[in-house]
Amino acid sequence: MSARLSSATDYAALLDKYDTWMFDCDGVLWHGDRLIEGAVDVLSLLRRQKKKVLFVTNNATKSRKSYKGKFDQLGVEAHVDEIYGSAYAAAVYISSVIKLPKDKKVYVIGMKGLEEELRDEGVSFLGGTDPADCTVAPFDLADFTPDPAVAAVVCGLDTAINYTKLSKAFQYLTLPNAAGRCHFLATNEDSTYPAGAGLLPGAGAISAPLRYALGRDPVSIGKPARTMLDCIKAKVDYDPARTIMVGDRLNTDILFGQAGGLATLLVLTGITTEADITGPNASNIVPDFVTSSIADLHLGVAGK
Ligand SMILES: O=C(O)[C@H](O)[C@H](O)COP(=O)(O)O
Ligand SMILES: [Mg+2]
Repeated sequence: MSARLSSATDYAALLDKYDTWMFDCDGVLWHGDRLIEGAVDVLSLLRRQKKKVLFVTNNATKSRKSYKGKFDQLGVEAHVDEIYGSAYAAAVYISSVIKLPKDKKVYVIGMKGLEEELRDEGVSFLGGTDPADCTVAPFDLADFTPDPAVAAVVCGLDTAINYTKLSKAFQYLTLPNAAGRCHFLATNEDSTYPAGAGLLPGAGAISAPLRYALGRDPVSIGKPARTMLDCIKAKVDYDPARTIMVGDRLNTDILFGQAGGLATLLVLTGITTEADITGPNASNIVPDFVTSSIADLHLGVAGK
């Protein structure tokens, strides 16, 4: 049963109990480029209280560096080593977990941020934002010459998705491949994306056509998978017993926190609604704490 936070004492106790605060981004800090009211004040409060603040997002459209640019533009203090995105986790997974040989390449369905992280990790890739792939022209298989070096396909949120990208990825994932089957990777599988003015199809909806056509699931790297936490552990010392994951989506953020042995705080400013956690159709994923918005944490100062 979740503890529904309400009093200043509740929030003060949370502020006292946890030293490291991991924040999901979309639906917790902002919707698109619109900050959630009170979010900045709470982040400043946590920093004044010498808390460790980390940002852990499944949004693979931006690299850690370009997220730093977004934080700066929004006037939110953040440092690159505090930012962990699924594009970064995917690049680390390809370079350090599957150890893709340097002479091999990745076919990318995704955007600039994913390409930047792959480049920073020394992973060769094609596709992505290449104008030749960003086309609505019909795809002619007879004209397609697959690059024999491709040994993995990675699929992230791609707002310029099209039939050419899906067809090339499908070809790479079904061609006989000298090094065994081509890896099928997803940066994350969120079904929807909480954009500024409402919901849009998420990264999971971008890889879904391939899953259906192939009858094969990708290895998903973002939350709730451990890979993201392993990337954080490699860079940040934190005590799981005194760490809390704050998120808006039960099957990514809350599961991620639970898998990592962290406390979990669900906020209702993003994907999850009251009906998802109470009543007859409530989810079986139960966060430790629930509150309306991270802005509520400010009440904790009064409660001290
Ligand atoms: O579709 C997606 O990729 C996700 O919905 C989105 O980017 C989630 O980002 P997060 O809530 O993990 O910051
Ligand atoms: Mg979110």
